[in-house]
Amino acid sequence: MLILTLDWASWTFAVIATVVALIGYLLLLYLRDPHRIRQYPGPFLAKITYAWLLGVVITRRRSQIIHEMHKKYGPIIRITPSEISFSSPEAYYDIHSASSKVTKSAFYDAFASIGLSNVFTARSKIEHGQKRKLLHSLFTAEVSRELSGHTQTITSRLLDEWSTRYVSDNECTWFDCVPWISFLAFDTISDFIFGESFGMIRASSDIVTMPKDVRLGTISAECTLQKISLIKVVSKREAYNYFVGVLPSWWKAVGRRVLRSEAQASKIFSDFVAHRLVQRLSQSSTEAPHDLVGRFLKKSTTQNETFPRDSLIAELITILVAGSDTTRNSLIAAIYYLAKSTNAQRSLQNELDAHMTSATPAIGEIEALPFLGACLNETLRLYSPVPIGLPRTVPASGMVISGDAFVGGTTVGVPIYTIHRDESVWGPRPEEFRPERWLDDGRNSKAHLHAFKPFSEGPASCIGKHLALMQLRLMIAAIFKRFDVALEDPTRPLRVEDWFVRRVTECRVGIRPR
Ligand code: HEM
Repeated sequence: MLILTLDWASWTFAVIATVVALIGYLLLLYLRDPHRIRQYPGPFLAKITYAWLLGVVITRRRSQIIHEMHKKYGPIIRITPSEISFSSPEAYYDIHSASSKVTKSAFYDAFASIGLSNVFTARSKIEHGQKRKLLHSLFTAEVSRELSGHTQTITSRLLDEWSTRYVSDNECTWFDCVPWISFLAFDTISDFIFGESFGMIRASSDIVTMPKDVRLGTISAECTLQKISLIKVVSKREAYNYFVGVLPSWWKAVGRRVLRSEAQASKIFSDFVAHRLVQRLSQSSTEAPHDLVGRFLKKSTTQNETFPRDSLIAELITILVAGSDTTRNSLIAAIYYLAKSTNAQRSLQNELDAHMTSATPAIGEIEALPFLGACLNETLRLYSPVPIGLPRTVPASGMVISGDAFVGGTTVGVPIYTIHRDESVWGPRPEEFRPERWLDDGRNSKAHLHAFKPFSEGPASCIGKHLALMQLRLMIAAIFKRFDVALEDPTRPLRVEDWFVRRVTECRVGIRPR
């Protein structure tokens, strides 16, 4: 009632008073400096409010902007009132090495699915270690090698589809390879997890069917079905998690309310995974299972361990996203860089021709090829699929990073995008795609590896690294052995959006059989 009766002058006064009080509160926080990081430079807004980083996230250019900030302000900068960003490989080591006592920050809470933590979101070192131990044997280099035949088959299916649709005797047919590589990545991860691809390449679509009402896997035969665009759902879920993750804790509830449609996507995706797991569990086979679910159950039975189904769903949700978003964007980036650099493409093809006995690569033929390895490393360096400073919390006892002491509770991170462009390591033109930098008679290789962290490092580094490297090697070799690839417009930069995983939005190419 009072609000309705206020006149114009009173309104103006109320607004000004609120703004002044807010600024005063922010300045007070800045001066109180509970994390004792006031001396570090950075944009002024970032020192007093989380809004600066939020604004940066909204531009979808976070990696580039933070990289520019490091160039402007130096190697240690403040990006929120409680978060410090470092740009040196030494800081990366201090934060992520096995002996470091940091824990994952509250950012990761947003990624928990169905209210349960998983290996990616577990913040306590003990809980994370337990989850990691449970999954470890399912992601070894040997397992990845054993599964390489499945990646081969699914990749060949994609290339057959491309041959039928886009190879003609006349003009080059330009097409956007982003949806196709996405189908490839999702079919491959589905085969890896559930023993069967989603069938996206065959259907040339990401539309999948699932029950409308899934209560964590308890579905009835007569339930109503719905069709969803899985890739859209996953993208929305990722946007939601990332955005809510960046918000300070007292704003997360507001973020969840504002991003309702994204939150709904997150729920649909969890239901979809639960449904697929139920379908998978209903199949019995006498053969040794090749998929993650089968191998996991076999391991649990052998070791007489029980694992709640909901916890398994929580792990699968993360693995499905972590194992598809990263590889698909890395592969699209590799296609783009190699299509743009015709010399690199030619050198790669010469190497493949000399070592491959058929059009379909076998992992044993290609896994040690130096130029292929160099192209893959250079792609992971330049593209940096997971680009941000992975946020970690300094333990209560405090710690020293890059020679400076930080108090408990401070959030710290080293942007992978930035260390992958450190001129003192990579030379004067780090933005150039130059696979040769990995071959230069090992001169810089130690320094390079010190500053090369696409899969992160330490106890929470990527569990899927071997799998991803196997898949990417096979996929790149298969594509470039079979086709010459060109860009429709070589002058156009790769279109990328920054989320937790950098996302390519378009990459138009043409192919010609070799
Ligand atoms: C090019 C491909 C990939 C890249 C660049 C990549 C990168 C990363 C990075 C940087 C992290 C650390 C994230 C953090 O600390 O916040 C990570 C963690 C993780 N990745 Fe990957 N990844 C890739 C592929 C995969 C694949 C294929 C899988 C599984 C099928 C996978 C599963 C995971 C999981 C489960 C974690 C969490 C590990 C933990 O916290 O212990 N990733 N990945």
